[in-house]
Amino acid sequence: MISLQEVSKSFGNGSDRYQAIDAVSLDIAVGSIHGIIGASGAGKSTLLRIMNVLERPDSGRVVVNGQELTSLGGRQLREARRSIGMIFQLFQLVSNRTAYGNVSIPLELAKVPKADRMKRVQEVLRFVGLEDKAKLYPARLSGGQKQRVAIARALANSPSVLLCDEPTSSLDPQTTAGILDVLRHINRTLGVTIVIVSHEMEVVNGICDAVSVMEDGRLIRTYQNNAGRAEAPEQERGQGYRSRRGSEESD
Ligand SMILES: Nc1ncnc2c1ncn2[C@@H]1O[C@H](COP(=O)(O)OP(=O)(O)OP(=O)(O)O)[C@@H](O)[C@H]1O
Repeated sequence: MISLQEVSKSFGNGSDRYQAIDAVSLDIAVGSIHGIIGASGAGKSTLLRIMNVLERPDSGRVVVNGQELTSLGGRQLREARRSIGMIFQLFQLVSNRTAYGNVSIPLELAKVPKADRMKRVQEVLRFVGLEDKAKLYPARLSGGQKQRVAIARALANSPSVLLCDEPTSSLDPQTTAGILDVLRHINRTLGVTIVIVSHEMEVVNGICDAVSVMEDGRLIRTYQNNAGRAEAPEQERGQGYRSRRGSEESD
C-alpha cells in the first residue's frame, strides 16, 4: 500500500511561492495499477516524486508498505527507495553504458556481487524481451527499446512499486501498446504495484484499475476503472481533456 496523508508541497518564496501540491491524501492498493491524470502543471509529476520522497513534502506523511518514508533520511531513505523503481518519459539512460551496463547500475549501488549481478541483469533484460540487445549503447536503440531498458533497470532490485512518469508520451501508438503490455505483465506476474502519471487518456483507461484526477495541486476525485473494462466518467474521457491541454501548449 502507498499512503499519502495530507501531503503539501510549495516551490519558491514570498510572492513567488507556488503551492504545487495542496493537502493530498491518497491510498493506492497493493498490486494495483493506479493512474494520475490532470492538465499540464496540475502537480502530477510532483505528486509521483513525493511517493518515493525524491521530492520531500513540506508537510504530511508518505507511507509505503508500512514504512514511513518521510521520517527517513540519508542512507535509510536510499535503502527504502530500492523497493521503489521509477521510469521517465525520456528514459534517462546513461549514454556511455550499454543496455547491460545501465541495468547493472542499481545492482552496483546495492553492492550486489558480480556473479549475482550478471545473472540478474540477464534475467530482467530477458523479462522485457531485450536479451539480444544487452551489448548495445542507448544511441543504437529505438525509443521503445530504451524504455524497456529503463524498465529492466527499474526492476533490477526487485521493487514492490514501480512509479512511471509519462512512460509512453514520447512513443508512437504501436510502441506505446508494447510498453503497456510490459507494464501489465510486470503487474500480473510479479505483483508489482504500478503508478502511472499520464496525459494520455487511452493509456490510463487502458491499463489502470483506478485513476486519480488532479487539478491545481489538489486531488479532486478517484474513480475505479477495472483496467479499461469500465468507462471513465464523461468529463474525463478523451476530447475535452486533450483539447484543454492542447490549448495550453499552443499558448
Ligand atoms: N523544482 C521545481 N521548482 C519550482 N517549481 C516547480 C518545480 N517542480 C514543479 N514545479 C511547479 O509545480 C507545478 C506542478 O508541476 P508538475 O510538473 O508536478 O505538474 P504536472 O501536472 O506533472 O505537469 P506536466 O503534465 O506539464 O508535466 C508547476 O507549476 C511547476 O512549474
